Amino acid sequence: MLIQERPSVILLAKIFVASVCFILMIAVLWNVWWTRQEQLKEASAVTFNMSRVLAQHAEDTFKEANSVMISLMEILDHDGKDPAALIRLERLMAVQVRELSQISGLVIADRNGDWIVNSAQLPNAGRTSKNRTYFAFHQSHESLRTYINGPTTNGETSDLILTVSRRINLADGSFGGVMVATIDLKYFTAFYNNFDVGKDGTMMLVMDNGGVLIRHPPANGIGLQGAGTAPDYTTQTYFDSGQIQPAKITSIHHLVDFPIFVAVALSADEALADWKTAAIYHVFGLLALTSLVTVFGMKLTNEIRLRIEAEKKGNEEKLHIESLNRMLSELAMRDELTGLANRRCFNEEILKELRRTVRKHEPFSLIMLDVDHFKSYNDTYGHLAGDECLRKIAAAIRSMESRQGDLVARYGGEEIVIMLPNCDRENAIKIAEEILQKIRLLKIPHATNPLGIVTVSAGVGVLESVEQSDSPNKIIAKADKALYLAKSDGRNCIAAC
Ligand SMILES: Nc1nc2c(ncn2[C@@H]2O[C@H](COP(=O)(O)OP(=O)(O)OP(=O)(O)O)[C@@H](O)[C@H]2O)c(=O)[nH]1
Repeated sequence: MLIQERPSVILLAKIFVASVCFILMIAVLWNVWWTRQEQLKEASAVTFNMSRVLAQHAEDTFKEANSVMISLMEILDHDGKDPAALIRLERLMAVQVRELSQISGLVIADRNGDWIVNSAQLPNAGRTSKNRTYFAFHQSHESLRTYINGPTTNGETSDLILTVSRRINLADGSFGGVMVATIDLKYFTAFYNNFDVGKDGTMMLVMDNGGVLIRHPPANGIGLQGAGTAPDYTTQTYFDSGQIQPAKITSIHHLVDFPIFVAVALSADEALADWKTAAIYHVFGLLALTSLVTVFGMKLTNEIRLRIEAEKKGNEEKLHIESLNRMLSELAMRDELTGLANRRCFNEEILKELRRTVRKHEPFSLIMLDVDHFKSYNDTYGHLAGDECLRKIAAAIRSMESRQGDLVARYGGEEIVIMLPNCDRENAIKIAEEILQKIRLLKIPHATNPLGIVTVSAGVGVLESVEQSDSPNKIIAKADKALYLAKSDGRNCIAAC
């Protein structure tokens, strides 16, 4: 039973090891996946916050420029364009530019584009805005809304600038010129330099029509078509959100009062760089751990298998020894020549049966047989023939062991006893007669026996009701006495006591 159950222990051990490996694998892979999601979420939050901050910054900058222009246009409208008023206005413009770091210049041009005042207080004669995009825009658009454009080059300093401009109308509503504030690109880039977008990330200020005002750093161009060919601000490129690659983390924020939005894009690869390194360590750790558990598990199952085999072998040896012992004890109880129970066995069994019978007050009979003239048989046919004769007689009598407790045993020499518990005198004599007849029917030749064949004499000893005081010797003595009588009676007959 134990041996049959043990293979399931090996199976359980294997299932346990496999489960540990599986759980480890799931736990580590889940952790790797979860940290990746967290890293991406964090990067998304960063781009979101950055785009909000940049949008707020741009909004404030353009609003400041716009409100400065509105107040200057009010003054121009109120004071008129006489030279003294224009000189005062120009001085005010210069102060504004000095005080406001985001504004690098202020210019008012007439309906032909010719400058009439400028914050740099340069001679206006010969200076014009008529070739500028913003001038053409206001000339052709009646709207008084603020127009932002760029990047373009400052005609005086060659610096890159964005222009914030408004149309000036004459009293009749016709085009009367433009007011423009320039914002140096450096103002934005100085602010954008506070943010780290990595090697491939970018921050962009884009007009709703797709025109890119600023892309920073200029060489980075995530989500920008043709970015690789325009590593500076001099070429106008167009933003196409459809070009944002899936591997980028992006956020877009629109300005509230201007048709402009901010786009921030970070490289997912860069955002996940630390995660990748950690993931590699985790996966290698997992492999090492599962290998260790597997090796340990294999050793464990192997150990269990060896123990089971050893135990199985031990059990087999035990069974073998037990069967040998049984065989030995059987041999110790058997007579070698006839195969019948021997004297020792008979002594043990008769004691047991008498004890059993005494409790029930049953009768007990014992038949003692002795081969007639056996000495002369031996003398005539030889000792080996005598042995064979005894074997034949024993085989014939053994069939008489019909009931539980009956026992045929070789008592000694050519004497055989038949123990018959719970058998009364009448039945015992009947059995003895049957035996004698059986042996006669064997017709073993015996020249010196008056009948010419081997015969036996039987003495039947009977205890009618077994008493506590009755011993084996008592009934053996009775049978022996009866046998003596049978022999005296001429042999080949039965006597009972
Ligand atoms: N062949 C053989 N002979 C045995 C064996 N055991 C006893 N004998 C012989 O049996 C003979 C018994 O002879 P006795 O006891 O003198 O009696 P008997 O010749 O049988 O004469 P009665 O018993 O008076 O008929 C002896 O000669 C024993 O040697 C045995 O195992 N094998």
